Amino acid sequence: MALVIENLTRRFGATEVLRGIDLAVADRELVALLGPSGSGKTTLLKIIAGLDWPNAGSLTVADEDWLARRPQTRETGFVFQHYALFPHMRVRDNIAFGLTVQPRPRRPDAAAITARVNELLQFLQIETLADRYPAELSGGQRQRVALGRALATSPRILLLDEPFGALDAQVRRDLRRWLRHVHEASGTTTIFVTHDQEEAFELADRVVVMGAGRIEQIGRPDEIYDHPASPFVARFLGHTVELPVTLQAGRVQARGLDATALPRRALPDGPARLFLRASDITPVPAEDGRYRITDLASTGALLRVRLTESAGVEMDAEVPRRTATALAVGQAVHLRVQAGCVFVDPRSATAPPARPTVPADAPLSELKESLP
Ligand SMILES: Nc1ncnc2c1ncn2[C@@H]1O[C@H](COP(=O)(O)OP(=O)(O)OP(=O)(O)O)[C@@H](O)[C@H]1O
Repeated sequence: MALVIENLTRRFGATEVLRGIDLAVADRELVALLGPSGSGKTTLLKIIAGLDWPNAGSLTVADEDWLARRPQTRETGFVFQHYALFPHMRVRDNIAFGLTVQPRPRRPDAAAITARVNELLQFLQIETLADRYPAELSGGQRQRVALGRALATSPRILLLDEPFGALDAQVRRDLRRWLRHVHEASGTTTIFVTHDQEEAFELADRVVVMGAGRIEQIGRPDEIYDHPASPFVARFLGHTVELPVTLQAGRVQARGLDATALPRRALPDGPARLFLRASDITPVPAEDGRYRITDLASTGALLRVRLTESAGVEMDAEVPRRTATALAVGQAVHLRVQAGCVFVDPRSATAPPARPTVPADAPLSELKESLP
């Protein structure tokens, strides 16, 4: 492992901003820290860089105690959202900066610095910008230069804090692809902070979802997308519809809901909550349908269907517009769900202890054994 964090905590006064973080990042891996504002992402990044210190816990890089190293010797490259390039220096001098200020024994000679800068300019596809000043660059170009500056000293770990946060959507998408390519070619172990789910999923080998100073889930993007580990992760990843349901023999049941497409869950019988994305719901016209269509709005490719339940609960479904010609305002429907995640209702936590669970993909015989 390139970097191992164990039980790291950080308090500011009485506020615990990091509450026991455990994280291992492999060599050459690109890991995204994803979470809402205030979840502790930047604090964690700063601790790795040596710009902040934990109250407890350990941080090692290649088995070496990294907290014992001074920030200047941590061999990290850092890019912030608003990374201030030196305005009076040309691009090539900005990139060279980290090398020129190295202590004399480690500092390369002038020719080696020029060669390294030229190599980076070419590698990052910014040769044509070499003699410009920062004021003559676009935001996206500035962040490419900032990355060049961070990479100049060949850091062991690259730390990026919302580096594309201030840029518009198209530039962000272009830079994401570029960064993925740069990462694959350079192989630098990289930790990337973002609160943008799409950015994290498109870029990262693994995503670390943070909430209120804790790691809620670590996994490959698809794993996290398909199997959120907690209601927090489900909500954060856009499961905006929450329905009270009943679990029986691993099946999700609720009036007006056809959930037979969902796999059986190895969860105890009783109340639970079903978390759905709008795109997981298909309204199916039915005379005795429990939901009524109260609005239809086209977003181009999709039709957004506003649904109201008899008890007043409202939700949106999204269906491909071309397949939804039979839907009309006022129609009664029931809901067919294609995907979703289920968590035992926390309000039932005071109920008798849950029976042992078995893996969700366990054979039926095993599942039955776990049920009464
Ligand atoms: N120096 C400090 N003194 C006091 N509180 C701080 C300090 N630095 C950070 N905090 C608090 O710690 C919490 C976590 O902040 P942090 O910047 O790590 O979160 P974040 O997940 O990176 O958020 P964002 O996405 O908004 O940057 C916040 O509530 C913040 O107010």
